[in-house]
Amino acid sequence: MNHPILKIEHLSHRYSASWAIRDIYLEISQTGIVGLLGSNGAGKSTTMNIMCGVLNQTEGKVFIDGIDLSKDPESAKKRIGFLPQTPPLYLDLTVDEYLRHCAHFRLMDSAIIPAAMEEAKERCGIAHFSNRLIRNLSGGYRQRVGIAQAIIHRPKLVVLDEPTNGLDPNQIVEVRALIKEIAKDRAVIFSSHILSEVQLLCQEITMIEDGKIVFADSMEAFNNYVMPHSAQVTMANPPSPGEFLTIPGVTSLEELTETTKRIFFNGSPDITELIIEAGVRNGWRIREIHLDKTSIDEIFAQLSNKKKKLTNENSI
Ligand SMILES: Nc1ncnc2c1ncn2[C@@H]1O[C@H](COP(=O)(O)OP(=O)(O)OP(=O)(O)O)[C@@H](O)[C@H]1O
Repeated sequence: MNHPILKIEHLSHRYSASWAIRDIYLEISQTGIVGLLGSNGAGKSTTMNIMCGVLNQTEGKVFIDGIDLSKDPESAKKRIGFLPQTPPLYLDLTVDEYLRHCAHFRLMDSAIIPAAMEEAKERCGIAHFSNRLIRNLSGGYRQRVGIAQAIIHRPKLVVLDEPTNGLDPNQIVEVRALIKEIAKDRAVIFSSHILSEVQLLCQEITMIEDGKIVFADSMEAFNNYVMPHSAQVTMANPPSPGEFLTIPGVTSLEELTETTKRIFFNGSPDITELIIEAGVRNGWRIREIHLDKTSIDEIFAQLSNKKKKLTNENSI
């Protein structure tokens, strides 16, 4: 029988008096990248630490490839690679010494360790630093070593907790490319508080806020949900309001100034093109079109309210 690579059911965790996460469900069945998006303190690290067996949950279940993590942690953990928020690096070891140590720690058969080390180093672009002390690597390369230790035992699931945090812009680009590369033949779940990063990398998105899931679906569904529904148009020769309503998809109009109008539309992706066409045809002399983007805070607020509404409706 084919089990999901990761299945989390009804997961809740309480640190002393307060709940950090409540009733989290998550399922990953295929290779590729899932993004766990949430602001600081939302509960991402808590969820990841539990799914990797580093923290024992207060309630709920975690299955890795069908294995109950709390019943058979040894077998389950062989199938997971984990890069915690603070990479567990030993700065006074060389890259090779460290990866060998990690391979033994993962209970790998000694005979296959040398080949596995070469493969992990190759994939992470650190083969030329085999004998360098980790202390003497840049932040970006240290992160690559952290990712190499997470894949050395060829796990089906790799969990990366904010892997681009604290890196400079070039290093961020490189680490993102590496995440894409390692997700070609395994499932990767990574956490981030940056929406654009999740949009760039992931096929699936799970959003967590105040310890609860507020959205979980494909990236495509999410992008449709947050697609702009209004735009500001500035023209030297604006038409009467009625003329705008003849553009397909435009539903209403707000007068901002004499020359700038906000138009509301039904989320059509080619709205800019339609406005420009109409403008050129009718001589509106368009100077600027600005799509109103929703900020991540607004999206979280909308989704949290929606979730609350749904919960209220369900409980009636
Ligand atoms: N060891 C702990 N003891 C008590 N409370 C904790 C502990 N670790 C986390 N928390 C609290 O649990 C909540 C969730 O924290 P968590 O670290 O999981 O969030 P996060 O989304 O990973 O945020 P960040 O990106 O800031 O790490 C927060 O309110 C945090 O203050």
